[in-house]
Amino acid sequence: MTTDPHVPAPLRTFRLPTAVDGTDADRALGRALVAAWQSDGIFQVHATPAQQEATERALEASRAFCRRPLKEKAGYVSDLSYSGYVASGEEETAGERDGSEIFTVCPDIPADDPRVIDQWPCHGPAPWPSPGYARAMKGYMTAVGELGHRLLRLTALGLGLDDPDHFTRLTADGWHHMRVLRFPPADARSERGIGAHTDYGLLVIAAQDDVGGLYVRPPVPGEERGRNWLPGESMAGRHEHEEPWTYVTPVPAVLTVFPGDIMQFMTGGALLSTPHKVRLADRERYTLAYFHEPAFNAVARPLDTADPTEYIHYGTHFTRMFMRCYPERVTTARIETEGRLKVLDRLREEALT
Ligand SMILES: O=C(O)CCC(=O)C(=O)O
Ligand SMILES: [Fe+2]
Repeated sequence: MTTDPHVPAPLRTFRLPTAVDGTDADRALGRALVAAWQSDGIFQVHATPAQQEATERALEASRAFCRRPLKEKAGYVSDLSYSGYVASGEEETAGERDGSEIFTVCPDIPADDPRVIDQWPCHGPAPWPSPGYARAMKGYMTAVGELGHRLLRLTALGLGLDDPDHFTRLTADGWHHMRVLRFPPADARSERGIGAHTDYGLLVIAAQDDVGGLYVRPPVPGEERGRNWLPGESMAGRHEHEEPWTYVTPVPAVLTVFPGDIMQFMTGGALLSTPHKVRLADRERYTLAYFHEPAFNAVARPLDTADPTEYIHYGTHFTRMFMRCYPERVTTARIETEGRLKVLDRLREEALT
């Protein structure tokens, strides 16, 4: 047996309107989305034919890239941006090596952009393997980004907020990024794909091929959830071996959606950042994990407090999470040796005034 025995649970699946205007139907749909997250931690949306084509193109580009020699792939890294290649076994969750092979796509910012010249951490061009790969990934991110925008408006309505743009106000020029993943087949040594973790932003929108291996942890009444954004409360590795975990059965032409850390922070835990993990299967598996995020300089605040000390400066959160995740990477080394955290401190001060 290379996968856990599981009883597939059918997830709730929604069809989204092409525009979210704040009608009664939008509010009712928003409430249903919120209720699905609160009971299951995840839901599915039907992909349109255009979204499905963009998904297929991105997965195909990923398959072609992953077949190239390791030596070549390992060259696609950048010391300015966390975009680029991560070999299988290079990334760890809670101190244990993950099996995933990854190409991370962060905002692709030209070298002559003022932010790059001013040494903003994490800002720089993406080290694309080819123009075709860049086109496929950018096309996919545009398609799901537009979906993320509508989902955030529905979420605001579903939470009963008057302003449907409560979240999208933060996401103009959002720091949306993506992990393009390949999982090798399980072998005698390991079935570990990625250890239990939460992701960092507002929404996680994911596509998977037909192989399967993703598990999510639904909200559990009475269970304390860490605030992953605080140094002492990392969710990495938490609950890994304790039930309940729901197997996410691969379904053709759907995208799965769950909340990330910033959504948990802003809603005071009304929506929890969904823990998830990946087990390896008996075949290789390809997925796309897209993260819909606030702008680098956005400041997120909880819905229910006027306390000015309660905030997350998104760029600081992103930079800290990536430095924690990739302590050995050239990008982290350059932030440290050039004192770029001081630039981040300055940006945060400016964003707060
Ligand atoms: O492969 C998947 O289904 C999920 C991947 C994931 O959790 C991640 O890249 O953060
Ligand atoms: Fe994840």
